[in-house]
Amino acid sequence: MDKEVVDGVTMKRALTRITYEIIEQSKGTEDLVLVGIKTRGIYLARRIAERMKQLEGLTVPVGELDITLYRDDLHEPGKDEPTVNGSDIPVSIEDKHVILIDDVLFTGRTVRAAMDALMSIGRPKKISLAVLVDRGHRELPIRADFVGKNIPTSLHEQIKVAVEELDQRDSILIQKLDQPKPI
Ligand SMILES: O=P(O)(O)OC[C@H]1O[C@H](OP(=O)(O)OP(=O)(O)O)[C@H](O)[C@@H]1O
Ligand SMILES: O=c1cc[nH]c(=O)[nH]1
Repeated sequence: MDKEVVDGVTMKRALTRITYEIIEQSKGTEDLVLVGIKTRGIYLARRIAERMKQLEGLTVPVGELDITLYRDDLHEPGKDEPTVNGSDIPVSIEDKHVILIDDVLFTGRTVRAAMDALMSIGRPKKISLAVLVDRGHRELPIRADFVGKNIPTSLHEQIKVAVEELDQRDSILIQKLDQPKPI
């Protein structure tokens, strides 16, 4: 049974706040490139870009990274590592300020894979991270620069972000797991 912890209005407000924070903290936005991480990070990145346009008339390019969990049988069973399947970034990221955008930050392994992928494409002058939810339990020294909601969780829980584009509504839910999520 999923329990809603953040409703659609509050989620939209959090995205608007992140957008303002990005505008305020990015001295000059002409170098910005937003890169959403599949799946829902892509929709969040597009929304932040749209808000930038509405609020400040800014046009910021948006790219996508496709990262999925890959089970490497050489590793312990149940231990999945994120791997990059592809990217679609419509501009050069050389010397740009790239803001990675994802829905949930958990262990940090997805973000590490995303940073590796960006570095293999070019050399941004800076990489920042924006997430809608930071649920804790980091396994790597990674933190977000822009956070919509900090939601403390146990390993027996899963955060689910619903977005209108895919899920017909905006919402942040917590699902109880029978077993802690293998990470
Ligand atoms: O910090 P981490 O431990 O790497 O976890 C966070 C990642 O997990 C989720 O992706 P998921 O693999 O569930 O794919 P999805 O976004 O396509 O649902 C979420 O969207 C983040 O990308
Ligand atoms: O709780 C979690 C953990 C990883 N990814 C999610 O989307 N939710």
